[in-house]
Amino acid sequence: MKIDGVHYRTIWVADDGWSIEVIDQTKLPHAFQTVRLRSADDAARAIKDMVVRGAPLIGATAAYGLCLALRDDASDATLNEAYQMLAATRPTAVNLKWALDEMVKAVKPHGHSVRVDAAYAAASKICDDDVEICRRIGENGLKIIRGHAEVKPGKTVNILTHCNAGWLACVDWGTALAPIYMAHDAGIPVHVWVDETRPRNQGASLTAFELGRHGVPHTIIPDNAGGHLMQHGQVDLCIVGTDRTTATGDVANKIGTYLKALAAFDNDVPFYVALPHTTIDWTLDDGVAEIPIEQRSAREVTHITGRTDAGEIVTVEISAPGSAAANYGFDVTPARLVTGLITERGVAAATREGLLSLYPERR
Ligand SMILES: CSC[C@@H](O)[C@@H](O)C(=O)COP(=O)(O)O
Repeated sequence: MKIDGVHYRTIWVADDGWSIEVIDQTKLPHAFQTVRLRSADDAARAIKDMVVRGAPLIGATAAYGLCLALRDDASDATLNEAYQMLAATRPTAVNLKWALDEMVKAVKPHGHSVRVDAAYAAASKICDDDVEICRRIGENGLKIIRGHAEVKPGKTVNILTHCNAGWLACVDWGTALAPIYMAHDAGIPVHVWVDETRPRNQGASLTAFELGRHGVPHTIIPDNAGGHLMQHGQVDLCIVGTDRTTATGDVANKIGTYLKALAAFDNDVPFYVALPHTTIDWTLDDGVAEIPIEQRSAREVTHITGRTDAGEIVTVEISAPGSAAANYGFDVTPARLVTGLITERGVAAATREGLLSLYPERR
């Protein structure tokens, strides 16, 4: 993604050749700032505090977190300790565990003297692969958007998305947003309904920022508006991301996704989920029962951060003082509500057979 003419990934090795630089997503859209991570603790804090977020980027950051740990001490004990600490940062996105496991596979066979180099090479590969995977997801999703454009020639294709599954959630491109960028670049008229995505407003702050920088027409809507828009024919399709997809096609994504899927089902609006293979948890069959759902601080519900007209960033309380608040980070959309899974290998039905047709090596 280009910001002020410069192409940025969301994570990279800094000029010193070892520390890791990331875009501070807690400051967007008001300020574009980067942050240096110099230790595994820094990486864990960045994930926990959502300086970086989005399933693929969480995985990439954890991978570099292991590199930073091994720089201090390349022993198995440090590797295990850093693995446990990073794995515990956020429970829902399975990409985190996937990336850490990939790192261990790449590092463990080596003697201590070459482990650091092996780790950086593996983390860099995770990032490069993610970019290519997201590009392919974009190409596969583009075909779906093109299909919608063909049945309404000259008219705008309206797409609803929830949370942020764009460039900022990955290393580049994004999952749900990649097809949209490609459609826009191909000259297909698209417009995106952007759910604001309470409580942290990743839609209003991050998705809208990304789409705006890329010149994609979009409108931020309150989370509850989607059903109304669907009833009035103003949504052609939904595309969202996912943090964990079961082998049977259930998808966990940002809280509120399930309600959008229900509304889409009721209104015959296709509901697609875009994902890299790293988001599939082949060990799970029942998403509602088995996917761990993160619960975050109630303060994210009771308080909100924004910029005043004077340009000051402030956090204010928005709820009745003293009331309890619950902050479930994700919900699970059952496979029966999902029209299709857009992956780097093609589009599959949200069923075990559908997924296995794309990933036959998992049979
Ligand atoms: C390609 S990112 C997919 C998901 O990680 C995304 O949709 C999402 O829900 C992100 O949640 P977040 O809590 O901001 O990390």
